[in-house]
Amino acid sequence: MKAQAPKRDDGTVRKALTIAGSDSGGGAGIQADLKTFQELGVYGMSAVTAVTAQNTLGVRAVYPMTADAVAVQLGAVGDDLAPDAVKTGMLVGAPIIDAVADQVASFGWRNLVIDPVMIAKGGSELLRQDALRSLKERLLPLARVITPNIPEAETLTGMKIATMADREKAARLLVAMGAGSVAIKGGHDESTGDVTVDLLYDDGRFRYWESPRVDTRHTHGTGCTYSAALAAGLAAGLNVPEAAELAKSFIRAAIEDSLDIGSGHGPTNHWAYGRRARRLDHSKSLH
Ligand SMILES: Nc1ncnc2c1ncn2[C@@H]1O[C@H](COP(=O)(O)OP(=O)(O)OP(=O)(O)O)[C@@H](O)[C@H]1O
Ligand SMILES: Cc1ncc(CO)c(N)n1
Repeated sequence: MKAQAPKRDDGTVRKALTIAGSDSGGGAGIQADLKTFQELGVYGMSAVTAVTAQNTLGVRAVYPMTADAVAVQLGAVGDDLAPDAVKTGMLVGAPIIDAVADQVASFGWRNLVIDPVMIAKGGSELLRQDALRSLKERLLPLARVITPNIPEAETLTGMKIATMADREKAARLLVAMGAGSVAIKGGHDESTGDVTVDLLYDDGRFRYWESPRVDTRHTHGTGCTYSAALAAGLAAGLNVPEAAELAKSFIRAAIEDSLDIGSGHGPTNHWAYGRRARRLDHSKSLH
């Protein structure tokens, strides 16, 4: 018998599109997103914004696409393949952001997850600083969910975030700036000690997801993977809190079972969530 892609009740395949940079090392960017979509049973599509030469030790070079090349990729997908959710990652600069905002608006893509990627772990710039205004004014108001880490939330809001109350204030500000919902991830928040806490502000309500902080340097691509899982959840028809719950479970498993490959910051394990679910299923079938 042929293996079947998961289908919706109405018989259609769920599809998600990532608009991001290519990571030759396979742990972040387009590669992380497509692996995550695939693991969550969602058909993955991509529009490449830049080719990066990187590995677990860092970014060696960045080759941006033109804004036109990004717009044409989005047009090809949008004219034919109607994504159920779209996520953005590395967007390079204002011309690509403007092209993405134009296409998202003209296709009416509502399930937009913006991961406002700015700087890679080793410090390489993935978004030019003069692009901040376009990101805030053109793209952010189109977001169903925006998923900054703490430094990104600080840059977007212009406020310092030291406490959970600061984080809540920043989330309210981002909604006031036009985002639908805001997930501020807690990987960079040392104040929570041996747990990491992700915050979601959705529909006027705060929710928090806590998990043990894993003592590992293999966290390359955690942000990309989290936002891709959130987008896959929306593509599958989950609401925002349900999709955020899925994203936290997916990234938790991927970090806890991270892959010790390469000699720097290794990638997370995109198989881990599915393998755990299959083990649970198997043990249920034994009882
Ligand atoms: N050491 C850790 N142990 C457990 N969970 C973690 C750890 N580091 C990050 N996370 C989780 O990973 C997700 C991404 O968080 P983080 O704040 O690190 O994003 P990011 O900085 O955008 O990622 P990236 O480093 O890929 O840019 C969140 O769900 C966060 O809670
Ligand atoms: C292409 C790409 N996107 C995002 C990140 C951030 O993790 C990265 N290192 N590379």
